[in-house]
Amino acid sequence: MIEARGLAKRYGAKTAVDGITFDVQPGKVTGFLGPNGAGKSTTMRMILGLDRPTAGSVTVNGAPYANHKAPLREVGALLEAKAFHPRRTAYNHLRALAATHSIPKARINEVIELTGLGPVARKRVGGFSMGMGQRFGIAAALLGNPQTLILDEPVNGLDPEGVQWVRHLARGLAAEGRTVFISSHLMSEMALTADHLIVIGRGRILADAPMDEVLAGSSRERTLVRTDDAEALAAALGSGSGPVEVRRPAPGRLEVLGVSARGIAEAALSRRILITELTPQQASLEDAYMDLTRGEAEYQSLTTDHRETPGHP
Ligand SMILES: Nc1ncnc2c1ncn2[C@@H]1O[C@H](COP(=O)(O)OP(=O)(O)OP(=O)(O)O)[C@@H](O)[C@H]1O
Repeated sequence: MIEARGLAKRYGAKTAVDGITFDVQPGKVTGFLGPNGAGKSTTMRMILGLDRPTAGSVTVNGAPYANHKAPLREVGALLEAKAFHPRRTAYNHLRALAATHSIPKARINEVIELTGLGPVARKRVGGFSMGMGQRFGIAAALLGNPQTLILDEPVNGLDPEGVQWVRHLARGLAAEGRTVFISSHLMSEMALTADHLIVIGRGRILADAPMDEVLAGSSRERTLVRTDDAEALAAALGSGSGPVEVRRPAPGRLEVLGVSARGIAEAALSRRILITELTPQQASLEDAYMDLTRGEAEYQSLTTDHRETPGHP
């Protein structure tokens, strides 16, 4: 269990984390999402005692990280910035880590087996591919058989088999009653892995809810429309009441949010506008995330409303 209360971090004039309060519950995979620069890594670093909060507090399994006598047995972490000696072998690294916590040698072999590192365990980590490096980082995180796992972008650089492996691993650890806290930018993967989501933007919490609720929150229906008169249809829909949004991904095409397909057809019929395609879209985590974080990104591209639509060249 991770408990953050009014947790804040400022770097000079920059507020990276702005007084956030949340719990990460055991027995679940909790996804930690947010645009670049939202404060995810800073939050994870504070949980692990690597950054000192400017205000507030955070505990893991009931105590601040630094107060745990054997922290590797409490919390296992994979962080983006790794500090491994490149000339040491994976096995020797794990052995050195294990020695600091009186972890038996048998456990080293267990985590090597579990993470599929067997063939490279005696090789220097400096020569590892990105995927092997991730597997090695996860092996180190699991070494102390900790109750809580914190994984910052664990699927970064992994091939599809590796991505699936991390998903099964995370779900298996949660099923054993452990606390699993994972950050990722891969929405489709997060949708399959997490039970609960915490979404932050500019250092503040935008959502803290079960996956189902976050998906339901994006219940604004989304429909792709092709028409000979996009201009007129957009104007007709825009004049309706409610949270309607009409995007213009390409000439002759509209992406309509907040109106049913029938509502769009009726609006078109009443104005004698020809529709050549009307395709309702399934709510995805990516849609829900985009809705939640719109305007929250620190670095925004100018083309966010021009997303490619599969099957529509
Ligand atoms: N050591 C530092 N000194 C100054 N500013 C920092 C420092 N570390 C982070 N920041 C700033 O704090 C903000 C939050 O950064 P953080 O790395 O926590 O975001 P993030 O959500 O992990 O982003 P990403 O998805 O890009 O990894 C950013 O604006 C970043 O530039």
